[in-house]
Amino acid sequence: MPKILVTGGAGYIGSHTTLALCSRGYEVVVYDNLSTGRAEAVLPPARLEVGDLAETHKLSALMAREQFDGILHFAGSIVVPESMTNPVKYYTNNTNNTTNLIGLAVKHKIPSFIFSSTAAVYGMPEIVPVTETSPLDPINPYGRSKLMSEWVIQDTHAAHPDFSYVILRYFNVAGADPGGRIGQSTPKATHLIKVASQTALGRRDHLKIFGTDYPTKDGTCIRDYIHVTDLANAHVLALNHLQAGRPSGIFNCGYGQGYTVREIVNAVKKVSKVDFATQDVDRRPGDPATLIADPAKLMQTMQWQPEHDDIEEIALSAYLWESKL
Ligand SMILES: NC(=O)c1ccc[n+]([C@@H]2O[C@H](COP(=O)([O-])OP(=O)(O)OC[C@H]3O[C@@H](n4cnc5c(N)ncnc54)[C@H](O)[C@@H]3O)[C@@H](O)[C@H]2O)c1
Ligand SMILES: O=c1ccn([C@@H]2O[C@H](COP(=O)(O)OP(=O)(O)O[C@H]3O[C@H](CO)[C@@H](O)[C@H](O)[C@H]3O)[C@@H](O)[C@H]2O)c(=O)[nH]1
Repeated sequence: MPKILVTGGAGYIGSHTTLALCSRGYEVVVYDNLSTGRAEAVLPPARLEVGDLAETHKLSALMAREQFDGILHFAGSIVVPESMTNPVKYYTNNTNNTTNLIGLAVKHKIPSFIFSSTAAVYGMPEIVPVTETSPLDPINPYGRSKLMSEWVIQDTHAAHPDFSYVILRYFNVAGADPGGRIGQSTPKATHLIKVASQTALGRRDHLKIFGTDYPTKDGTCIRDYIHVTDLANAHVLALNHLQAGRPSGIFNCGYGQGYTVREIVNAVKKVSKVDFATQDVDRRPGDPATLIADPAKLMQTMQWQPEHDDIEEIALSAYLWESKL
């Protein structure tokens, strides 16, 4: 079976994708500096090599030794507000380190590259659902650091056609492994469903609702929440797609269905059976009112079919995982 390098595989989405790859017989080596990831999230038979993307000699030696068939690149810095106060961290870890990794992939002739991009590359879209050809206008350093990485990937493919890629633009990723083996463990996570689960468990006094005057049905922001296991499966399909020699491309990952912040809060209250406190506060800077994916390209090209697209299932799996932490 093919051997795959998964950078950031000790983190939230990378660990779920590693699980999906291993369950289909792929051999996986995770490369992670454990800055936000956890060694326990890398389940055997996947192997963990602790290292930083910036340690290019170490990474190059690993590639020479293991002879990978593909790279799934999750490692990066992901907190949007932090990217505004510390942009250099984001351009260094997301853009520079991705550029170096691509250079090594070309040098070691690793043919398939799958990249974790984000809906943040679209900024504040005027038209939703958002298709892959919607205008690209990121409004924060996080989104720009990812868009620049996309350009490096595309330019490298143009120069080296044997380097093929799939760029996956994730919308809001949530939930946990239905088997309860792994979940989102980042200690200071800011994501809505995780924060709501922590509040239901009494680990926070209340949940702040950022902005209630948006032009949406209840005044709160609308997002497209995708179950992490469905997203992990999209990565496996993307890898199969490239290994079958099919064309490189960019794909949105979401369900095409949006929920308001209040609807999410109510879903977490329902599954947890806890009527926790919320507080309406000002808008959070940089939040678009509505972000919904058009996933038709992913569904048609890769035959991707969501299996966990039920907001209460997503909320329950996140809550059950949180209660174990
Ligand atoms: N979570 C979301 O909703 C979301 C949405 C869109 C895109 N993404 C992207 O998906 C990817 C994974 O996100 P996640 O939510 O799993 O985050 P995460 O923080 O759980 O995972 C990131 C992993 O990368 C590792 N890492 C970071 N910098 C590294 C470096 N320099 N060298 C080696 N390892 C390093 C961390 O230790 C961690 O294990 C990121 O690239 C992120 O930008 C996430
Ligand atoms: O305590 C909270 C946390 C969030 N929100 C709101 O909930 C929505 C979702 O927020 P969050 O879960 O933080 O996700 P986003 O800001 O939408 O960003 C996520 O989704 C993007 C893609 O859509 C990715 O690029 C980012 O990496 C990822 O963090 C937003 O309207 C927030 O204002 C609250 O009201 N209270």
